[in-house]
Amino acid sequence: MEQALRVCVYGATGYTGIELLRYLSQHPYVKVVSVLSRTYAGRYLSDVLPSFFNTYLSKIPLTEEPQEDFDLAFLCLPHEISLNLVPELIKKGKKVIDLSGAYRISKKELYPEFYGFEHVHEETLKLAVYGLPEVFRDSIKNATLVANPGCYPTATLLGLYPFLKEGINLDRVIVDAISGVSGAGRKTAQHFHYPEMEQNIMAYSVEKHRHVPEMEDVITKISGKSVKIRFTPKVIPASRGMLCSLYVQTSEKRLKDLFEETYLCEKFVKIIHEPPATKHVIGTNLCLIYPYYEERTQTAVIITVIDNLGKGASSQAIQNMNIMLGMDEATSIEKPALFP
Ligand SMILES: NC(=O)C1=CN([C@@H]2O[C@H](COP(=O)(O)OP(=O)(O)OC[C@H]3O[C@@H](n4cnc5c(N)ncnc54)[C@H](OP(=O)(O)O)[C@@H]3O)[C@@H](O)[C@H]2O)C=CC1
Ligand SMILES: CC(=O)N[C@@H](CCC(=O)OP(=O)(O)O)C(=O)O
Repeated sequence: MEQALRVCVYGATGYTGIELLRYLSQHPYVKVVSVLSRTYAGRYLSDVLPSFFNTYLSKIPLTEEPQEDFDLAFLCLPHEISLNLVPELIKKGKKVIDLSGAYRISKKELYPEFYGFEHVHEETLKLAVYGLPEVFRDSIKNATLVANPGCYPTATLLGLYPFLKEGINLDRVIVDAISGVSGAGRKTAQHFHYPEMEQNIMAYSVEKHRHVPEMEDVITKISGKSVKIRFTPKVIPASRGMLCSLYVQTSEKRLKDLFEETYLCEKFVKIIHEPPATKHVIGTNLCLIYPYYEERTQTAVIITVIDNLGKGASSQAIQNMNIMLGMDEATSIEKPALFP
């Protein structure tokens, strides 16, 4: 690449923004020109986040508005803020990767129930490409707007894709999921406060979660069929990491071959032969999948692990950017985990 791609990061000091900057700071073809924050505007990045002292971004000022022109924006913002900002940026000719959920579901009528707002930008919603590279790589190449998937949907859809690709019927899937606390973002809530969260395991949003329509919508896009997802999320006292157990009633027994074949050429989705652990994916763009068929109950048990801030958010966003710009999609995100 002759000229660096100029990038602006909105919501730069939230958890996904920080993780995004960690990867971008090492990206050979990208120049981060603006990092936006209302709370820390006027300060240098490394004064707010000393973890950036040893990068070229150390003395970049945090500002409320972009300071320089840019080619592509990452939005690490609340859904309702992305909702209105995305069309403004697209009108100005920018490419956008939105990490929020504002453009992930194609049916606008689902937004009031699951997001609490009317989706008032139907034309922009039609432009959005769902940013799960292993499934939608070809559409991502030409996208102006990528709706980066949610963390639970990433871990679930990658575990179901081998069945969907082969047209194997799945009427109903049970998804039992565990997330680290950073999945809830940097803002505090009483139940995530240390004395309540430490030594605790909490189920939440058992009756309704906005990731259910996201998963069901994408499954229909892939397979043309409708599948019901029974989803139960839980949060544990770990900073990051996500483990999803998927249960599928099926007579398809050749799971290992099916999964190996589906992901043979993928750099970031790997099939493993021992039950997975989140420690092997923290700080990476990896999704590890352990497929197992239990004869006794005729159940396919698929266990997936990702870093909610990695493949579940920021490194996946960079994978999408690399694809949009025709670069090697692994550029800057091919790191091993921080282990142990
Ligand atoms: N955490 C995760 O694991 C994942 C998160 N996501 C999604 O990514 C997005 C960002 O999440 P995350 O980084 O965790 O969230 P955080 O709460 O950590 O950060 C959000 C950032 O947005 C900025 N912000 C908040 N309110 C406003 C506002 N009204 N106007 C402008 N900026 C605002 C804040 O910065 P400031 O106030 O300084 O401007 C804040 O730093 C969300 O939509 C989330 O749903 C997606 C996948 C996984
Ligand atoms: C532990 C926790 O609270 N996790 C978040 C999911 C984070 C995510 O993927 O985010 P979005 O779909 O909001 O972008 C939640 O369940 O709401």
